Amino acid sequence: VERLRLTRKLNMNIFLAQLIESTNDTWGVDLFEVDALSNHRPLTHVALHLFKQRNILKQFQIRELTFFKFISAIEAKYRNNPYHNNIHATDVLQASHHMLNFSVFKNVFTELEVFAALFAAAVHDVDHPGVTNQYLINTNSDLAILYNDESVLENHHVTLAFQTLSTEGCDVLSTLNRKQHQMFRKMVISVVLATDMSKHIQHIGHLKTMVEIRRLSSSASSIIDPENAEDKLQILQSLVHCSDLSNPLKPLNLYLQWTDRIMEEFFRQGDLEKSLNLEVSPLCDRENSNICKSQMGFIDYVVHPLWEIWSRLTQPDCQPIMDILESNRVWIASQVLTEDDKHDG
Ligand SMILES: COc1ccc(/C=N/OCC(=O)N2C[C@@H](C)O[C@@H](C)C2)cc1OC1CCCC1
Ligand SMILES: [Zn+2]
Repeated sequence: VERLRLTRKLNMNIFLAQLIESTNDTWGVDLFEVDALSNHRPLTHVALHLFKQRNILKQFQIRELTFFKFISAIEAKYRNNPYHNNIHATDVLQASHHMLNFSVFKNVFTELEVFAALFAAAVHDVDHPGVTNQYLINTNSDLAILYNDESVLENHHVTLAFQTLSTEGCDVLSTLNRKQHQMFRKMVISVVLATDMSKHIQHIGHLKTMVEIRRLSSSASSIIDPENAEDKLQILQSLVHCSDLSNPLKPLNLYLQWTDRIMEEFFRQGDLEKSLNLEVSPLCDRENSNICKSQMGFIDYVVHPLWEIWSRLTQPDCQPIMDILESNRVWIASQVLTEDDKHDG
């Protein structure tokens, strides 16, 4: 029996190593599987792997143990929400890593910009309480008071991330010089704050402008001017925001798990609102929801408008991912019909 147990443990570790290796260049890695095989530490495993694969630790002389302590401390501060948890952070980190490899970004970003973008993705929802900004504002929460109702959650995530650096042995920025540290901090703050859904429309506007300029400027070569720090920062903000809203562009079995999770998180908020005699927020009433219809709306009015312009900026590498969105939408639409029947039934 002992030999069988050890053999199974060995096979699990080999399978885990293969899954983690696939995060280098695969869109749609099953991070739920990585979570199960890594004793619920997917963020630490994947972040350590990707930062080493990108040679970030060597470039900035960051000790592996320091990075391990920092990312473990961050992972421990993610709550076990159905959706906004450490697996979601790993998902956004890995999607951001994948899209930074798009050919249109070749020789565009500095190592510090890549470090800042992936760091921001890893920490972008840390200590998320599983309720929306509006709920925190409506309930006069300490966080809303602290941040004056402005990007309450996002301010909290980035503040907690930088506070974690001063935990014993966790300062992954200690080897950066003053200028690097100042630039890194500015980029991480702006990328995490840009994940606030209230900035969604602004992302689309900036991307449209950038694509228009690309279309008009004859230089069909690389459209992104590596000298323009402001444009590059806006692109990194949109890259992480797109990764944050990438569930409908993942293989269907993963997309459906994320949908179940976000709905359960919204429904728990609705339960809280009911118990507090507050008006139940949209999409949060478990007694009265049409999951497929709300996903159709999410895709048509939130996800597709963003990704359509993003794919134009990053063509042709985004096309396979856009194809997944299209096929998922067709499947959801087919379910709306059967879901209606169920309700009619
Ligand atoms: C797979 O589905 C989802 C994945 C991710 C998200 C994340 N959204 O952003 C964070 C968030 O909490 N909000 C605030 C809320 C008031 O409005 C939200 C559109 C954005 C939402 C998803 O579906 C929602 C939207 C339609 C049905 C449920
Ligand atoms: Zn997020």
